[in-house]
Parts: sequence; structure tokens; C-alpha cells
Amino acid sequence: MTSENLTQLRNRIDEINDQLLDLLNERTALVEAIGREKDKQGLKKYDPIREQQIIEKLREKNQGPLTDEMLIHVFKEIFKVSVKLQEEKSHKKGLLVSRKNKLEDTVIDVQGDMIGDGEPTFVFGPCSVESKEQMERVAKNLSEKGLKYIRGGAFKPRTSPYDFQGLGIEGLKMMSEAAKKYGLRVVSEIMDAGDLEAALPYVDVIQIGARNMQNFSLLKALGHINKPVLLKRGLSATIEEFVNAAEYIAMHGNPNVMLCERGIRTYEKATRNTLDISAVPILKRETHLPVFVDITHSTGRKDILLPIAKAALAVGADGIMAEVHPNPMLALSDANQQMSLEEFDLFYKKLRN
Ligand SMILES: O=C(O)C(=O)C[C@]1(C(=O)O)C=C[C@@H](O)C=C1
Repeated sequence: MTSENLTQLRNRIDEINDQLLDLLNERTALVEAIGREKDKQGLKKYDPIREQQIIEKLREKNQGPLTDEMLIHVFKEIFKVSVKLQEEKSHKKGLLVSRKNKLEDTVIDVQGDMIGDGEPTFVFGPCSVESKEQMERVAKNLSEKGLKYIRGGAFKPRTSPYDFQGLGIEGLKMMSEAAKKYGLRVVSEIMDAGDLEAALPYVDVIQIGARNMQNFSLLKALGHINKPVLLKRGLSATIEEFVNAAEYIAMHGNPNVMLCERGIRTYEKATRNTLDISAVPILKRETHLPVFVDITHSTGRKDILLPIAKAALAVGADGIMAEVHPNPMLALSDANQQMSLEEFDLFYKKLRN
């Protein structure tokens, strides 16, 4: 081969490279547009079926001298960089609830009390609202301790449909009455978007239970209200799924979301659920939202509530939730795991000292 010949061939290669570069850039712009569309639809970036279809079509058309093996190799590399680019673009944008989008902690104003401002928040009360007397006794006890919140379930998501299902709006009215008398704020679970409007006058923080963490129509509805939401982690939800559930609420217009780690399902039977203590610092690092720990549902046992509450605060939880009942043995739900008022007095004293 003369050197003149080599130069000519290389010149032709340079021309083709220029065309390839233009085509690759045109392709990359389309890959970016597809990535944005996938973000909107919540689809995964990597789509092996689509990649397989592309390769099959190209193999049918391939006239050589490029072998099928070389063709596949080249396109697999193209797909790899395409997926990487789509993922990078999507992460850069970040979720609304992500630290990447907002560096400072979200502090939530609940009727003048600030949650997430560095001072721990305590939310105590019975599993279920059962009577006026019960709520009166608990509210009085809480206010004597200088506490600011009361919790109680009026809409109960029970495993068995034959178990007590809660007093509904009547229950919320009872709790709200006791709360007003003692200057407390009400935290209570809503299970159905249809109950939101009726419940709002009686509730200061809407709790979404573990079983509804991925009830997307309910999450969307919460985006349209102007009350804070305490979102509990689903029974088997990953941290990523939990954060995305919070994003649903924020994305639909309500930025006042708090997260609550309440234990996850594992093979361990010594506790009702396994408290994922590492979720607390991870959620604090990855999101700017306040993080609570429900020490009652995560453990399901009263004898370790104190060390668990201390551990939660030590790893950065903004708040603690626990169940307290004037007469736990007669409680209509979760009788074994609620503290009596006497047990609660001791627990709280030790926690604060
Ligand atoms: O078609 C898509 O869904 C794309 O994102 C484009 C593309 C490609 O480069 O052709 C990139 C990544 C997917 O794994 C499949 C195909």
C-alpha cells in the first residue's frame, strides 16, 4: 500500500467519523428525550427488551463485513452509555424531598409548634380512640408533662375484618375535644381519601399508615391539602420506595411531609417488626424531611421501649411515637404493647433524664 493510498483511506475514515459523530449526537439527544419521558412515567431507564429488539432488527439488515458479534458489541456499548446518561440526568434533577434539591432541614409548623427544628417531638396516645373518658385521661397526663401532641386511631386498618375498626369521625371528635381542653395537637390516621374532608377539622397531622404507604390515589389527595402528613414506612418497603411515596405528596403540592420508621418485616420473631435503625440517618441524609420512629409498632413489646427510644434519638430522629392507654389490658386493639399511664410516667421520666 503506497503512503498516498493510506492517506486517502484515512481521509475517508475521518469523513465517516464526522458523520458517525453527528449521528451519535443526534441519537444521544433522542436518548435524553426518552429519558425525560421515562421520568414522567416513572419507568426504568434500562429496557433490555427494547435493546434486544433493536439488535435483532440490525442483525437482519447487517450485510457485513461487520460480524454479528462485532455489531452486538458496538451496540451494547451504545446502550450502556445511553442508560448511564439517562440516569445521570435524572439524578441531577433529584426528587423534591431530596437533600440534593434542598440542603436545609424542613421544619414543619403544626399550630405554632415546630417539628424538625432540633428539639425532639413526642407523639403519644392510645392505639385506638375508644371513649371520651379514655381520651380525657390520656390528654390530661400528656399536658401535665408539657407534651404537645396526642395520637389515637379512629380509622383502624386491622388485619382481621372482624376486629374493632375504630369509631370513625365520632372518635376524632372525642379526641379533638380532649386535645383542645389540654392544648394538644391531634395526630390521627386516615385510610381513605373520601374521609379527608370530614376529618380535617379535627386533625392537625394526618397519619398515613404502613399499609397505605403506596396507596397512590390517597398520597395524591394528601398533596392537595394544607395539613402536615406523617407518612409511615410500608411493612416491606425499601427506603427508596418510602422516599418515593413521600415524593408523591410533595409533588402534588404539599411539602409538609414527615417520615416515620416503624419497623420492617423480617424473619425475626423476638420483636413484632425489625426496627431499621439505620433508616433514620439514611433518611436524614437523603431527604430534608423530619424523621420519626414509632417505638411501639417496631418492637411490639414494652420492655425495650426506653433503650429503643434513646437509640432513635441518638441516631438523629426528630420525633418519637409510642402508644399509651389508661387500661391497656382492656384496650380494643394492641392490648399487649401499649404502656399504662404508670409505665408511661416512668418511661418518659427516664427518657428525658
Ligand atoms: O428506547 C429506550 O427506552 C431508550 O431509552 C433508548 C435506548 C437506546 O439507546 O436505544 C437506551 C436504553 C434502553 O435500555 C433501551 C434503548
